[in-house]
Amino acid sequence: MSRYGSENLPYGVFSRPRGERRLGVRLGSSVVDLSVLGGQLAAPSLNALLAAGPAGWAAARAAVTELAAGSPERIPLSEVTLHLPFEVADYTDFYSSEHHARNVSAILRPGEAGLPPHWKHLPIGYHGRSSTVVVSGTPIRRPHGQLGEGVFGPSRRLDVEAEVGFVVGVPGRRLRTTDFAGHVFGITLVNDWSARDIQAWEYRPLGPFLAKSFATSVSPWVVPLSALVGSSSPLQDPQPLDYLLPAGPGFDLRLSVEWNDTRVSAPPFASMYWTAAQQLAHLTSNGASVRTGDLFASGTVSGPARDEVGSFLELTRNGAEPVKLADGSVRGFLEDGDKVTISGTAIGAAGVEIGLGEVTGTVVP
Ligand SMILES: O=C(O)/C=C/C(=O)CC(=O)CC(=O)O
Ligand SMILES: [Ca+2]
Ligand SMILES: [Mg+2]
Repeated sequence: MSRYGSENLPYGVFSRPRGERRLGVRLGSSVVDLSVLGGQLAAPSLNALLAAGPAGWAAARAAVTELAAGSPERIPLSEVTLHLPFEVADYTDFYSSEHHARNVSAILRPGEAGLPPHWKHLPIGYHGRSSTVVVSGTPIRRPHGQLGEGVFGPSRRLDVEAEVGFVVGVPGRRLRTTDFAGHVFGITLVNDWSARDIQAWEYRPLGPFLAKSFATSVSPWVVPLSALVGSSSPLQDPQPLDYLLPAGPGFDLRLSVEWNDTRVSAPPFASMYWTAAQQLAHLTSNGASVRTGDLFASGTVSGPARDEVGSFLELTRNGAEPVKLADGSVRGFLEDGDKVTISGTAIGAAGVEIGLGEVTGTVVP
């Protein structure tokens, strides 16, 4: 059964050869043009719908569901180009997987393994670079940078990070965790490409800078929160401060990472420590605003097992334990020509399995 049936209907932006950009929803392996519905759905990007807020989102979903239930023209995905679905305002990346944080500490900082001391007190994050957020399929040019003392050149430790992105619809500041569903429209899969050699040399004390600013890929599909169902929130000890409570829902999303068509990992989003509602509350707790089109990513999704990690840094222990791909080749980090695809599924609000789209990228020299 299709994971893109009428209970899913993720939004995207497509064009046909020589045609203009239009909003569509994915139905099976085709796209349905939403411009016939007029209003915010006749726009060339999702931003107008994002800004409409929960009542507008519900009305749009009802109209789109009705359209899809008829026999709308289905344009095969093979006949369209998919674009960035919304204009990305600000981009923030969190660090909310305890397994990822522990793994990275053990690999990069063996002398200070374990969680950073404040990690369970606040959802750590950094502000990224929205202008280099690109849609799935965009080739990823290997970044250059300082790789150590006296060395400048192409990264030799190019990596991926499998993440879930949350798309802000309604602007706000000082948001409570309970404001989450009133401000966040939906989710999109994210690959936060990371150059580990550039990162290791530059990141102290201010965090990642050029190691992650060269490209961040997102799925062309935004799955509305209304297609998803929240799960119980994670157990948190110590109890977070009041402004981070209640924690808000977790989401039982299952990701999959393919390296040149070999599935190398299945990161479980349910294992995340901080929730997206807490991330949003924390992000705006100092008075900072969020805008329509803001994207905040969960942080690398890593589960407890080796085949559940969201980065190759973890999968290959910084290249020390290479993985064998289906074609017999062996990899520590990404080589030119390598392709990575992150996809995902969830049991949706209608009780059936839905697809969360996919984000793919090929490394070019
Ligand atoms: O622990 C570190 O020094 C670095 C961690 C990361 O690179 C992860 C990052 O970008 C945040 C995340 O995706 O969880
Ligand atoms: Ca990241
Ligand atoms: Mg990035």
